Amino acid sequence: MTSLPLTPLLDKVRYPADLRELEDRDLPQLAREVRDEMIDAVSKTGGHLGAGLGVVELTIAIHKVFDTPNDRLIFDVGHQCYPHKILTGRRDRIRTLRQEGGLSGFTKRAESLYDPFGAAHSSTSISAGLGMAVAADLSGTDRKVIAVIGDGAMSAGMAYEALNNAGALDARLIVILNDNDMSIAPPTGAMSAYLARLASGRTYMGFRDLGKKLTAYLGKTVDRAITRAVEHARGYVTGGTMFEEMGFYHIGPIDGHSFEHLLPVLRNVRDNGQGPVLIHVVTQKGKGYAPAEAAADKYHGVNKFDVITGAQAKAKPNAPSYTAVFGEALVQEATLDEKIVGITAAMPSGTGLDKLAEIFPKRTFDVGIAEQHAVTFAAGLAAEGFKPFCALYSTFLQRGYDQVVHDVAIQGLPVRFPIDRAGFVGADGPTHAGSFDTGFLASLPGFVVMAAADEAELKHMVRTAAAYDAGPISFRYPRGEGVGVQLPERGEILEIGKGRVMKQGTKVALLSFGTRLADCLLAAEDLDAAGLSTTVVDARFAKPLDADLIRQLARHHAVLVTVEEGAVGGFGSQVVQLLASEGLLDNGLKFRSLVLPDFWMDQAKPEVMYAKAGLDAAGITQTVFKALGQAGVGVNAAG
Ligand SMILES: Cc1ncc(C[n+]2csc(CCOP(=O)(O)OP(=O)(O)O)c2C)c(N)n1
Ligand SMILES: CC(=O)[C@@H](O)[C@H](O)COP(=O)(O)O
Ligand SMILES: [Mg+2]
Repeated sequence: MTSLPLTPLLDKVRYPADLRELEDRDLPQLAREVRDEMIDAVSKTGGHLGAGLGVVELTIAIHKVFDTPNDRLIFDVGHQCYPHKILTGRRDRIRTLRQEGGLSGFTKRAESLYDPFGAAHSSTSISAGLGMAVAADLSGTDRKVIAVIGDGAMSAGMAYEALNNAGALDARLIVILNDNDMSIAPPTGAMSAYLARLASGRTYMGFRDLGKKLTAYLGKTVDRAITRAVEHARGYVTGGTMFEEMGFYHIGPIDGHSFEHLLPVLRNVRDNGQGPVLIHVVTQKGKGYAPAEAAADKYHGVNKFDVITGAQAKAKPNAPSYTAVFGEALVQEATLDEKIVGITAAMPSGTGLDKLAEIFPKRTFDVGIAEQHAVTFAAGLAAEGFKPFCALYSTFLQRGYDQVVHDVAIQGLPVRFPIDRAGFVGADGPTHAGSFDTGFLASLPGFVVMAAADEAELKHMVRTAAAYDAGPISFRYPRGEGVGVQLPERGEILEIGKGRVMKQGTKVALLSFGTRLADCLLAAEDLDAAGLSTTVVDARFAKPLDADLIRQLARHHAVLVTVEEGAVGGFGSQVVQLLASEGLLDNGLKFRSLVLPDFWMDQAKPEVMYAKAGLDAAGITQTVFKALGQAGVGVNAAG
């Protein structure tokens, strides 16, 4: 058994009120103990490590200075909130982070009063904070609202929409820009370069001007400590910055690891001034843990690891991941077709597009956390005859939906959408589950919507998408490993709108869309063994449907079950629409549609989530037995 870190001071702090009892001089020790606690916890659970390590001092300083939870503290994305959880009554459960029944890996309203706003998708904090600041104003309270947003998150359009609005409303909102010069990958874009220039000091004001400016903003009561703090940090209140032009009072950059600098600035901002203020804080991702500080990704997201060496546990994979297969297949196609380009919204390694970037850097675009822009940027490329692969996670594509409709689909532009993380994603929970893409894409006229049943199918779909130029086309695939099928040398071009029969039976038809196919095949074994001869079909397409094949299934089977890892409104809904409109439900066919359940499923191991959703072999088999009014459990259904 490994021993827990020694944390005598932290042991006295359950809530921020306890922290506020400490002397300022105790805080560096508290920070060391919070770091040790967090490193130990994440070494056992895995999770987002680097971002939290970088905000330990900032989190402590905010709770020390502000009256949380009455004052509202919002973390953008929320992946950096582990120190906050440790300090806000959740330390006793910190080793359950991201586990089934445990703490969420993000801020979550249902979990704590100290999480006034839930997050996991980025760049929402300034908007939410502004809403809360205006609400405070309207309610006549003097509650403070603090939004902590990273430099990566600051690349999204929503952040600017909020800054723009806040400046105009002159609301009392405190934005803390946590600038660690990192997103998941190194940040890209002009804004990132601008922040780097600010942090390097080239636009700083002189000390005398600083004094004048602070007095002008904070009033005559301005604490001398604040001017000393920013001076010592080599940071000065900047003049004429973009943030000031937008109506914010801008302080910084200051050293986000120094309590001497953080506390006076926060106290002065708390007690003085009016209107929105932006404090630019410079931090280091992974701070205080050598392996994280040295890692290229600053240990953004890690598996369980050995605290001494930093070595992460890696189970030996049984098959390549879908992401890797996609990345390699895209490189293969791009090598043969120079019109192919790749687009990622700040997720080069997560989407596998880093492979394309290695070989074709000029044809690969990391646009930052900017999914809306990514989609319309791809549309522009497609309008000029290029073949853009706009590779997004299903959950993040949601943010670009109007762009998909208005800028791609209505104009019939051949943008290719590889959709990763389709379905359950395990530890990241409901905010990251890819639930809705089939529904929101298959309802769009002219869209081709595919799902890969295994990694070989994924290769076929990459090639099919590359070859298809008649309009938008998407293909979805899940997080994690493939099923271990033999991969073809190169993908084939699939016939649009044609499914494939995997196994022919006579009584029951299982019509699968995506990687639930493997469980359909297992369920079919059990059903066959129970005397229910079962057909299994891989639909491949939710749009256009293979209408002839579906008609055959409906006419020649007693039970037809659709199976997909997506919410209601997706593949099954397309199928039932076809059946209903052609009267194929009128003759006694028992039709059932298995989809994700109608609740937000918390994090757990994917197998557990499938079972809860009734989307594993057992759930499929049971659905058939129930439809036929029979009871029965098969071998594959037992688990
Ligand atoms: C809309 C959206 N797109 C992509 C992501 C994936 N993502 C999570 S954290 C992150 C990087 C955030 O960088 P930053 O805000 O600077 O925080 P840091 O990790 O550096 O502390 C990205 C791209 C997301 N959560 N939300
Ligand atoms: C916080 C966030 O949005 C990402 O870090 C996400 O957790 C990555 O997920 P994957 O591990 O599936 O790439
Ligand atoms: Mg960052």
